[in-house]
Amino acid sequence: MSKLRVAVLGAKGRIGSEAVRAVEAADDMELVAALGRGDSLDALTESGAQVVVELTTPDSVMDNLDHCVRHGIHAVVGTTGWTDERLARLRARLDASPATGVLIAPNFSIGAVLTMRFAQLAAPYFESVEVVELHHPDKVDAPSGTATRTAQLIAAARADAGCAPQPDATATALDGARGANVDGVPVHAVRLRGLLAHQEVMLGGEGETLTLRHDSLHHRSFMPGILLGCRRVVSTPGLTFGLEHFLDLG
Ligand SMILES: NC(=O)C1=CN([C@@H]2O[C@H](COP(=O)(O)OP(=O)(O)OC[C@H]3O[C@@H](n4cnc5c(N)ncnc54)[C@H](OP(=O)(O)O)[C@@H]3O)[C@@H](O)[C@H]2O)C=CC1
Ligand SMILES: O=C(O)C1=N[C@H](C(=O)O)C[C@H](O)C1
Repeated sequence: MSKLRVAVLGAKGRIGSEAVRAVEAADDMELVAALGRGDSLDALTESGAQVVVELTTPDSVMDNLDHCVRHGIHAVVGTTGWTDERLARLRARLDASPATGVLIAPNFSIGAVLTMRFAQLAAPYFESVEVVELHHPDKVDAPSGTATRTAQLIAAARADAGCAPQPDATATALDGARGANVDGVPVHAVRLRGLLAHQEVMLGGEGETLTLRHDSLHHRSFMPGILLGCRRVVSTPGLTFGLEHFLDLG
């Protein structure tokens, strides 16, 4: 069977360099291009890439995806910074290239995906819920894509269940003291040398609390999800948001 031809964008970055190693080590894949900032995207078509793994920066990702979709190259995207406007622009591009698939995964690690699912399940049963994400201090965006997505999923689950808004008697506060408000869920971002990528979802009810915590301790934690994404995206046209859609979570 022929190998899947995979290119990595952001190949010198923290996660991109790990993705290069993972693709090289995968028996069913061939690394055909490893590009950094300033490299010509023409290398993607010249190398015959079928899938691009996009791990760059929020300011680069849209142009890179425009190029991929225009050339019918599937994409697996870990880069953050997704807004409704950006997603709408990408969907419009995909409408014009209906055979092309794009997976955007706020987090590729199985533990983080499960934490999001458990948080969705638990959120309607507790009066209060807050998200704390903790990352290395070289991260350029806050809150993390994972925390934003987690809060959105929690808020949707609570709205579906008809939950009341969370109690919060705060009358005076320093800017930022209560975190960012994502659909009514407070999200707090910590940046600390020594950390990589961590998240806690804290839920509270009368006389009890539940804490869901996930820790990515190495960039290897994201690799099985990236490789799965590459294998699945080639037969999944259109936009898929979240790795959970490629997992059998029931
Ligand atoms: N979904 C997930 O599971 C994960 C997602 N991420 C996300 O992935 C992204 C990258 O994170 P991280 O590796 O830590 O960041 P880094 O800054 O270490 O890596 C980004 C790399 O992309 C390069 N780059 C920037 N623009 C372009 C471009 N146009 N073409 C090619 N390369 C480009 C940068 O080059 P230069 O340094 O010259 O700017 C840099 O080498 C972030 O958005 C992060 O949040 C990270 C981990 C897991
Ligand atoms: O920048 C990182 O490191 C990470 N970014 C992603 C995010 O913003 O959620 C995924 C993971 O948290 C690591």
